[in-house]
Amino acid sequence: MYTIGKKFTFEAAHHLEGLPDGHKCGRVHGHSYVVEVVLTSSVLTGPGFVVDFGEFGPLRDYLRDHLDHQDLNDVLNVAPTSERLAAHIYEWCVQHLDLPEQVHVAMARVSETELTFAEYTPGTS
Ligand SMILES: Nc1nc2c(c(=O)[nH]1)N=C([C@H](O)[C@H](O)COP(=O)(O)OP(=O)(O)OP(=O)(O)O)CN2
Ligand SMILES: [Zn+2]
Repeated sequence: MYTIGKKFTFEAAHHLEGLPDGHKCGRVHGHSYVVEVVLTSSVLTGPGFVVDFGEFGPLRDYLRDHLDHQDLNDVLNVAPTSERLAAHIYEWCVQHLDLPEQVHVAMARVSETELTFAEYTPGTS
């Protein structure tokens, strides 16, 4: 199996509900988000690609146009935790990246800081 991935960054604000009183993440604050999406395929095409890295272009545009410098609480219809943002980006890729049949979106990872991350991978059941 071959694996490729691409990283993207965007800046956004959010706050999280349901935390204990005084939790710092209950207040509106911002992150320099890092997003990584991974594609897999058992075969290579063209010059030896899973797909051209350029096929990630629509995701770059989506992040720039819809998430960058936004309040994620206003943009997403779920609480903007790293986990839910990873799932949101995974589903967006499945629905919008124009990938060959043999290429699968394997994982989306979101980092709010250099020290943390959340990943979403599709369930197997
Ligand atoms: N499982 C998750 N836990 C937390 C999330 C999350 O998305 N998933 N998010 C937050 C907040 O967004 C917070 O802004 C980030 O928290 P944290 O990394 O703990 O903050 P710091 O970088 O300031 O880390 P310190 O170690 O406290 O300096 C919270 N938890
Ligand atoms: Zn946060």
